[in-house]
Amino acid sequence: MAEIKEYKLFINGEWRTSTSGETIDIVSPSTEEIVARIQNGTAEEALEALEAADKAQKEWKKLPARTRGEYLYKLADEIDANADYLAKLLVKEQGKLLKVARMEVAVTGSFIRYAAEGARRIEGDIIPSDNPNEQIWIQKVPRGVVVAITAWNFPLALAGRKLGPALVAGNTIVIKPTSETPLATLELGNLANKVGIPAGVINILTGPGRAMGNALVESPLCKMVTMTGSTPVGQQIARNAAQNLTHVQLELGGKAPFIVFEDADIDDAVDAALHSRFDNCGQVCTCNERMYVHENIYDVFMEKFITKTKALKVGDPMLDDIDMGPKVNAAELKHMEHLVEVSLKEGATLATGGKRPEGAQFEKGYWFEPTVLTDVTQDMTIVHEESFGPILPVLKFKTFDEVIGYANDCEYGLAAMVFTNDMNTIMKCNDELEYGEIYVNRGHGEQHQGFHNGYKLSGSGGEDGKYGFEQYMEKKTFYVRHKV
Ligand SMILES: NC(=O)C1=CN([C@@H]2O[C@H](COP(=O)(O)OP(=O)(O)OC[C@H]3O[C@@H](n4cnc5c(N)ncnc54)[C@H](OP(=O)(O)O)[C@@H]3O)[C@@H](O)[C@H]2O)C=CC1
Ligand SMILES: O=C(O)[C@@H](O)[C@@H]1OC[C@H](O)[C@H]1O
Repeated sequence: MAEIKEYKLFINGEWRTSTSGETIDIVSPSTEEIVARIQNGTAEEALEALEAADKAQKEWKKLPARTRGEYLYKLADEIDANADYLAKLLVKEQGKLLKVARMEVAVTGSFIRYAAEGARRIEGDIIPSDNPNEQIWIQKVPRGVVVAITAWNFPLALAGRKLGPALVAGNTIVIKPTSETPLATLELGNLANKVGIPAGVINILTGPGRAMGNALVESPLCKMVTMTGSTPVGQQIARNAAQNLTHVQLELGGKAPFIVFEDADIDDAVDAALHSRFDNCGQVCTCNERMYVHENIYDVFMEKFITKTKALKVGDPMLDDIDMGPKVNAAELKHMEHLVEVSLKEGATLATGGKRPEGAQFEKGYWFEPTVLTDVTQDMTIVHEESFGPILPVLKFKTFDEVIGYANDCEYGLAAMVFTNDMNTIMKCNDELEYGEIYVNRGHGEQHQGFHNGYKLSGSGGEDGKYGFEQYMEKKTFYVRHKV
């Protein structure tokens, strides 16, 4: 039995055992073995963390932004220096492929460095007044204490994506990682201390989202909530934050359409569709959740696509020749089985996959085969309910208007992917698709300098880039009149 590491709460630069006396087991999705234990923190400890962050913020905001940035560059360097350990921890807690975990660790440092680069780009305005001898100054100022709540699919990257801009802007932060995959995020506490980030600037709490999350979000000390996760929880957070009119930034669920027009480069589209669905076991918010293929190329496209799907290797995420690991937990696996069952009942055909893989190595763990459903109609559950897993429904279409109608027939509006070589079609898609992030002739995958922004029930506020950074600051306007 591997060693079970006990993690604590990270409050005001110190590791603390919760007064609750309760712990939560962290289970490996590959083996179902307990790999660590975390604290089941209390509402009182949430308040202590907020108070520590509030106290620290008074001094943190006085530092030049560039100095704050220098601390973050050092933190990013420490993340890189511990990449192997952090990556293996991500595999242990989330079941993602080691090669993907290594990318996640690299992306975490990259998110933080990108934010630090913004330290000398915090710009305000000086505007002439209508009044004589008067100027209008608009200054960007930090909000105060930021509460960051993260999901389990890229837990470390999501933490870096939020703490970077929050701290550069002069805020302090209380991070509440998901109880599913908190370990790599908790390690940031050690690295923060190592690089000398002042106590209280970064705090990391664990405990069930409802109890701990509510306590953090409902406090008047919390001046902003940035959350990545499901739409229902995001809506609950927005309701809880409303009592103090706290600024909320939400990155939520998605149901990305992947549209292959008749003139698409078929081989490119097949590869993009495959990776955009099955990478990270389909657990990416911008994943190809439903695919629409023009009827004239459907047979050729699907023959190639199914062949490549069947060739995907499911297995131990630590091995380099594996294409897909397990789902993160038993509930998610059950959700996969439920979606397949419902789809078949509603008339879909199982083209491949649809169940736990066979073999002794799959008896333990939350394994599910790469699954493709055909003979799917727009009214089916699988076309509208996010799977967030390796299940892909495929539909045919005839006309542009038909497929745009299908694509927009959705309560989500995060990402969409489009394959065509016709510029007119591209421009019409950009005009008519109701999505915050559209990928043309490539699969999903944001960049830091872009803007990760969900429409409809996919979120509010958006993050990344200059528009995401702006969310972490308030504006203060001065009307300055001088004597003649
Ligand atoms: N738009 C995007 O960028 C992304 C969106 N997602 C979406 O997230 C979902 C999967 O992630 P998952 O972690 O299961 O999402 P959840 O919504 O279940 O949880 C997200 C976070 O919210 C916390 N939480 C739960 N209830 C509350 C509450 N009442 N108040 C405050 N915090 C709370 C959870 O803590 P705990 O786990 O401890 O309960 C967790 O840290 C999918 O729907 C996916 O689409 C995922 C990644 C990226
Ligand atoms: O949140 C997601 O699922 C994506 O935004 C994912 O998170 C961090 C990675 O950089 C993104 O691909």
